[in-house]
Amino acid sequence: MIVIGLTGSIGMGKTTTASMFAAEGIPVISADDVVHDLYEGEAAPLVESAFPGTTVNGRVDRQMLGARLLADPSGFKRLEAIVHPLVRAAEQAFVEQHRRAGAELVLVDVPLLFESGATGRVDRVVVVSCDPDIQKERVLARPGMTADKFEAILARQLPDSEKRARADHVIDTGLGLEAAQRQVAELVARLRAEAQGKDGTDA
Ligand SMILES: CC(C)(COP(=O)(O)OP(=O)(O)OC[C@H]1O[C@@H](n2cnc3c(N)ncnc32)[C@H](O)[C@@H]1O)[C@@H](O)C(=O)NCCC(=O)NCCS
Ligand SMILES: Nc1ncnc2c1ncn2[C@@H]1O[C@H](COP(=O)(O)OP(=O)(O)OP(=O)(O)O)[C@@H](O)[C@H]1O
Repeated sequence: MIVIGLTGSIGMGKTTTASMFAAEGIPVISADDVVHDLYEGEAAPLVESAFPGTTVNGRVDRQMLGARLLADPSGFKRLEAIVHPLVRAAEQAFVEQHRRAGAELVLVDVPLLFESGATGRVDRVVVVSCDPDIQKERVLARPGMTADKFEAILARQLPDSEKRARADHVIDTGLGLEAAQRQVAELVARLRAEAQGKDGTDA
């Protein structure tokens, strides 16, 4: 089985591209979704004790937590120390479940794949990328997003140029949905063939 790690800076198109892999029949797990689920339960008491007042009825209020981090970005480190081990455990369980089920390919969508040292847990790194002006336009179009927030998040991420340089494959999301879909389909076909060869050799 080949474990694909999908990453890219904010607004580059991870979620959209991950769903294209899912549409090709590949099991997909998203670290952002795992975080959001954890905030609905398991992680809420831990976040409340580290960032008092950021949970409501036992759930993390992401807007409040985001505002707290914008005011004091040093908090990211503490938050990541709480969240990342839980995300890693969920991701590993997902990968093992599909390995046992005989999947050829699985995809983990991790925004901080490089930054959190997660590249060692995947076999291939796929980076989504586009022109920075398109990225900025996409992100600023989101409700509640400001230029300050965007800059604060970007500052915590490895620059796009470095991500591209370290990628095994780059998907250009600046050419429209159909073009991205074609790139995904081609890559999936190649990796499937490789996974079949690899499993054959392993057996
Ligand atoms: C700051 C929070 C509360 C904002 O929540 P919100 O719903 O507004 O954003 P969401 O979670 O959907 O993230 C949107 C994007 O922001 C970027 N981002 C999120 N967390 C981080 C981080 N710690 N460092 C850098 N970029 C980040 C990613 O590109 C992500 O895709 C939330 O992102 C969070 O709790 N982050 C810490 C956990 C984390 O590191 N998540 C990344 C995946 S493991
Ligand atoms: N190939 C594409 N062609 C056109 N638009 C795209 C493409 N990929 C993504 N987009 C658009 O870009 C925006 C951001 O995409 P998406 O939410 O997938 O990014 P993301 O990397 O997951 O963002 P974040 O880091 O905030 O989680 C969305 O409005 C989406 O529709």
